[in-house]
Parts: sequence; structure tokens; C-alpha cells
Amino acid sequence: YRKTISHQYPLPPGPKKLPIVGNLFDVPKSGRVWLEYAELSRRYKSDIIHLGALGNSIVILNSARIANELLDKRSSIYSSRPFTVMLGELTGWGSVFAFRPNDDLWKAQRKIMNQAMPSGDSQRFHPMLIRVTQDLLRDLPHFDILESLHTWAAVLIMDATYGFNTEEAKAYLPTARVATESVVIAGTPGAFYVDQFPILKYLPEWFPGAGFKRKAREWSDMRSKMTEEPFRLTKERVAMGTARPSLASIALEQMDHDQDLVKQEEVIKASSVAAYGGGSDTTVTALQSFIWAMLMNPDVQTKAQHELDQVLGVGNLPSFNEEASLPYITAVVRETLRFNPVAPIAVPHQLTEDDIYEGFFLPKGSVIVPNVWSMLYSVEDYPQPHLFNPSRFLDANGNINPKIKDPAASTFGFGRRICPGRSIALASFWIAVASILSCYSIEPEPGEHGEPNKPQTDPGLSLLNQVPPFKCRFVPRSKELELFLSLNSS
Ligand code: HEM
Repeated sequence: YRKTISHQYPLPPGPKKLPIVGNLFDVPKSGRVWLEYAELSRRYKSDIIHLGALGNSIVILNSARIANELLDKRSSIYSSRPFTVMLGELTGWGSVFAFRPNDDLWKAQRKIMNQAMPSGDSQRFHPMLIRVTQDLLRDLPHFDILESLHTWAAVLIMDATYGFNTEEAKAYLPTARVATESVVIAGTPGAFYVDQFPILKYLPEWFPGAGFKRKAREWSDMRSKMTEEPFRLTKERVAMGTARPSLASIALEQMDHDQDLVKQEEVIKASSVAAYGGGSDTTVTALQSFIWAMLMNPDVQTKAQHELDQVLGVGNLPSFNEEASLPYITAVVRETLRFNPVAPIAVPHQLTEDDIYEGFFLPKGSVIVPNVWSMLYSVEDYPQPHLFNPSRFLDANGNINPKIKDPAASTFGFGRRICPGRSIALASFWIAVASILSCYSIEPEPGEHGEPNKPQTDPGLSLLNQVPPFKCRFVPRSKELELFLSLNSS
């Protein structure tokens, strides 16, 4: 029957396949793979593209309409994850639900995160987000931008996940940075040959060209440390009754003592480390893109600050209560997520049954790559997509226009795999954007010849669309805020 269907319906269009290797050489190996995938759509005049390499079937979805049709509406068969040797096996992330197939463990781990971070409701985290963001305001003028942002993200996630205080969270930063680096690099399709030729995993570490095995071991050690240590500490605190409420502590307190406790702990542990793996570099990337966008678009910055000054009065910091009165700030948040999508190919899904879509045969086991970048650069949805223009999200009265698609509909992924941290991510991003703009003017750092330092351009292969490192100045906008932040520094 399968043979009949696959003969009756063609695969989606794509580059011609060579014998045996198929499209191996068409699978992009460069940094910005989403641009090459978008180009395939233009070349083959189709928003759904097929690549086949060494027996693997890859389907690229280059429009929001098709992504919604397949990943949202048919999510029961489009919600697994491809297994990867480098990330899943050698680095060990395969035990964590973000990279698991859609099995019972995935379900159990995801349920814990959904309970701790309910979608559409980030209110419980607001006081913590305000406090942590004020620390960020203190750090920005004095430390490297990326260092400040990583500290901010680590502190807020370790607080939400384990109930750690700032100093405790900071102590884990070096381990966490290496552990999450492994996710964004090893998780990128095509980054390591061992994923295409699994037999390479048997090479000994010392073998020429087997450096990937040494790297995988280092990453695995850090992942394991990051999984075990903060969990152990939280468990001790729960036992002593001193734990602050967090994802891990609440789940530990709710364990069913008639069931296998060790198994339940393993589930909580993995769900907790998924929060760090999924939430740190993504949030950092979003905020780094925002700072860069403000540097490049001073007119937008001025307009946003004008709105803040009108609503809050100069010298005051925003709270979540003012969110509805600050539509231009919300528009800046949306435009940043659109203009520089954090995860431009999201995280690939896997199809678990044969499927037919618009007359094309999509084979079971296909890796499904949603090209979020293409969706957010659609000329129909966002005219002149290459312009950074927050006003595109506003109506004639300056309010958020519900007719313009919110980039959050694709930037956090799709269907049953949609990012479970999206509420806390959006809340933390919004408050950081509003607070930074209230407090500082973001200005170019004069370079050696009086020129602003421009970022370099090659980002390297990564699941994330990271802006290369750049420098700028955070110039305080009011004496009152400077004083407030220095008086409240810990
Ligand atoms: C701007 C910030 C963020 C962006 C852009 C983002 C984006 C994404 C995307 C695109 C996916 C893949 C969805 C799919 O497969 O269709 C994802 C999954 C995930 N995200 Fe986020 N994320 C962000 C922040 C966070 C935060 C703060 C957390 C946790 C606190 C988090 C935890 C996760 C987890 C655990 C998954 C895996 C879900 C699964 O496989 O079932 N993310 N995220």
C-alpha cells in the first residue's frame, strides 16, 4: 500500500537527487541556513521543499500557512523529534524532553514545566523579573554586554527553576554556559558528520578527525553537572522545608509516594535542566538583538523613550501594570522578534506516519524544518520586511493592531512542541526592553577613529541567530534613576 501511495504522489519539489548521497551536498553547511532554505523556495516556486540525504528525508516548510496546516492541525503525527547522535547520544541531551521523541517521558517532563509555567500566565514571576532586571540595569554600563545578559538570564531561570538566589545562580554560570553551548551547536542539523555517518561514533577520541568525541565528552560532563547539582541542593532544601517555590521544589513536593520515587525524580531533574537549556541562550539572544537594533535605529529608540516618558514620567521605571499603556514598546518587542528571529529554523520536528499534503507524499520519519525566518520575512504579512519598523504593528491610533500577525505565533515553534517557556520569555523580554529604554540611551561606542564599532558578520553554524559581539555605551537618561539604582544596589 505504501509503495502505491509513494508512486502515486510525488515528493515535494527540491534540488535533483544524486545516486546514493541524494541531496547531501544541498543540505546547507553555512551559518545562516534559513536563508538558503528560503532561496530553495524561490528557485523551485514552492513553500514546501524536499531534500533527501543518505536515506534521510528532510521537508522544509517555508510559509506560516503550511506550518500551521501540518505542525498545528496535524500535530498528532508531526510532533516527534529526530534522534541525533551528537546531541542526543554522545552529549546525552537525548534524556531531556526537548530532544526526545514524543513518548511518555517527553509527556511527563513537559507536564511538569507546563504546571510551573502555565501558558499565558507569567504573573507569579513578575516581582522576580522586576528585581532581576534592575540588577541588569546596574550591570550594563560596567560589564561586557553579553556577560551582563547571561547573568540576567541565568539568575531569572535559576530562580524560576530551583528557587536559587542571585549569588547561587551566578556560581553555576560557567558550567551552564558550556552545557547550553552544546545544545545550540550540537543541535544544529548538519553541524557534525557523525549525525550523517553514525558509524563515526565508534572512532576513539585520539583518532585524527575524532575531535568531536572529545568535545562531546566535555559537553556531556557539563550537562550532567548542571543536571545533578542544582537538583540535589533543591531536594535537600525541600526535605528541610527551606526551599523557595520553584519548578523543581513544587514538583518534588507533589511526588506520588506510592509510585517509583527514583523514576519521578529523574523526570523532575530532566524537566528542570530543560528550562535552563531552552531558556537561557534564547532569552539572551533576543535581548542582545534588541540592543543591537536600538543602536542601528536611533529614531526608533527616541520614539520608544518618548512614549515611556509620557506614560511613566522621566526618571521612573516601568512595571507590568503599564504594559497596556505602552503599545510602542510592545511593538518594539514584536519587531525585534520578527526582524532577528531567535531560532530561525525553530527546532526540527519528526513525522511519525506517512502523510499526503496538497498532492505531495511526505514519508514517515521525515525531519520537518519550519523556516521561521521565511515566515517572519513574508512580504504579504510584513511589507518591506528588511526594514526595522515597529510601527507596522500599530493601527492609525497608535494601538496594537490585532490584524498584523504577532511574531510570537511562529517564533516559539508549533503544535504540541510549542515552547513551554514562552510566557516567562515574553514577560522577561518586555520588562527588560521597557526598563533599559527608560533608564539608558544606547549609543555607539566611539571606535579608535571615532567611528562606532560595527559588529562583525559571520555568526557561525548555530540553531540560534546570535548577533556577533559588539560594543556600545549605556548613557543614563536621568539623575533620579542613577541614584535609585545605586541606592538599591546589593
Ligand atoms: C525568546 C525566548 C525563547 C524563544 C525564542 C524560544 C523558542 C523556542 C522554540 C522555537 C522551540 C521549539 C518549538 C518547536 O519544536 O516547535 C522551543 C522549545 C522549547 N523551549 Fe523555548 N524559547 C524561548 C525561551 C524559553 C524559556 C524561557 C524556556 C524555559 C524556561 C524555554 C524552554 C523550552 C523547552 C523546554 C522547549 C522544548 C519543548 C518540547 O520539545 O516539547 N524556552 N523554544
